Amino acid sequence: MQGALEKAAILIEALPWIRRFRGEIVVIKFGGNAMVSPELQESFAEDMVFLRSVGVHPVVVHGGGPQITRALTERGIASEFRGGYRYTSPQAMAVVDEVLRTQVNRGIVERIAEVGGHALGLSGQDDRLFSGVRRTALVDGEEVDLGHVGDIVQVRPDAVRAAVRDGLIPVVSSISPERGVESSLLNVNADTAASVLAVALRAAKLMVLTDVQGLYRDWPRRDSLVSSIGSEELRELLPTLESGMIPKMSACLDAVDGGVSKAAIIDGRLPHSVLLEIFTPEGIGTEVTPEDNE
Ligand SMILES: Nc1ncnc2c1ncn2[C@@H]1O[C@H](COP(=O)(O)OP(=O)(O)O)[C@@H](O)[C@H]1O
Ligand SMILES: CC(=O)N[C@@H](CCC(=O)OP(=O)(O)O)C(=O)O
Repeated sequence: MQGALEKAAILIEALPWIRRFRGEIVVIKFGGNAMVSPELQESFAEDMVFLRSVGVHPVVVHGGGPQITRALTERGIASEFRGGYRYTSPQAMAVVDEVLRTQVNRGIVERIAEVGGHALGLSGQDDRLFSGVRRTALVDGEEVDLGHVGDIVQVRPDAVRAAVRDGLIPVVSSISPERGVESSLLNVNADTAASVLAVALRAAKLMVLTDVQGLYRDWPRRDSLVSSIGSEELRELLPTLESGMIPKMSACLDAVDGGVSKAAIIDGRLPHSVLLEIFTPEGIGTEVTPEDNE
């Protein structure tokens, strides 16, 4: 009996959060390091189907960094990161496109179907969803070339909205056509793509799954985990952060600056991390809010 009462209490605890997010779009970035085992892929797919079943509209944007690195190595292409972004030659771009669209995207769509959901795989090329321009990175104050790496400058979210209306879970690859350049593709950091899409969709929340508990103010000191940070404080902290965290925290900051009410970095190695973050009052990981909460 005690066990049954505890289960009821857990369900009731979720009620205000279900009401808060019902009918809203939530963008979830599923990082390559958070999809490392079949069990984690399955629990992620279950979370997406759960959200959809209680009336929340999940939109997935996925990464696949480790999977891309593996495929490039197999083809004898070395991976080099500059300021947190993969230097992407034309040859590497073809591999990035293939891995993200045919391997990672299809895998997530299939996992969702296996647990009873209906997902639609999309990429920036589909229905001109994204349009991008090339970007560089700053390394030690110097501007460096990144090849076929870009930022999204225009989003046409009609196809994503239509899928949501049809009860589907859109699963989006972070590839963008290059604006004004025929058949040229750009490799977009998936955190950045998720943020841009969240703003365009006026999402209620952006969640970024990764392989750490959250943002550490003084990385790698374990006692420096940040549970909540305001946008102004994050803006000041940003220049002090290291490689992988720069696009991630910039993505959260751009999302809240762009009108998304909340962004969160959560530990994707924890099964059902999305449900824990969205449906429990304390949440998990690091939450970014629009105002400075100091
Ligand atoms: N301040 C920080 N807080 C948390 N993680 C950090 C920090 N600085 C660097 N990192 C590193 O960033 C990594 C996450 O970035 P990344 O590997 O790009 O993730 P993903 O593949 O999920 O996009 C963590 O595993 C950690 O090693
Ligand atoms: C420009 C750039 O760096 N693009 C990323 C795109 C994939 C990604 O972001 O994957 P994760 O989220 O798993 O890291 C890359 O090539 O690795």
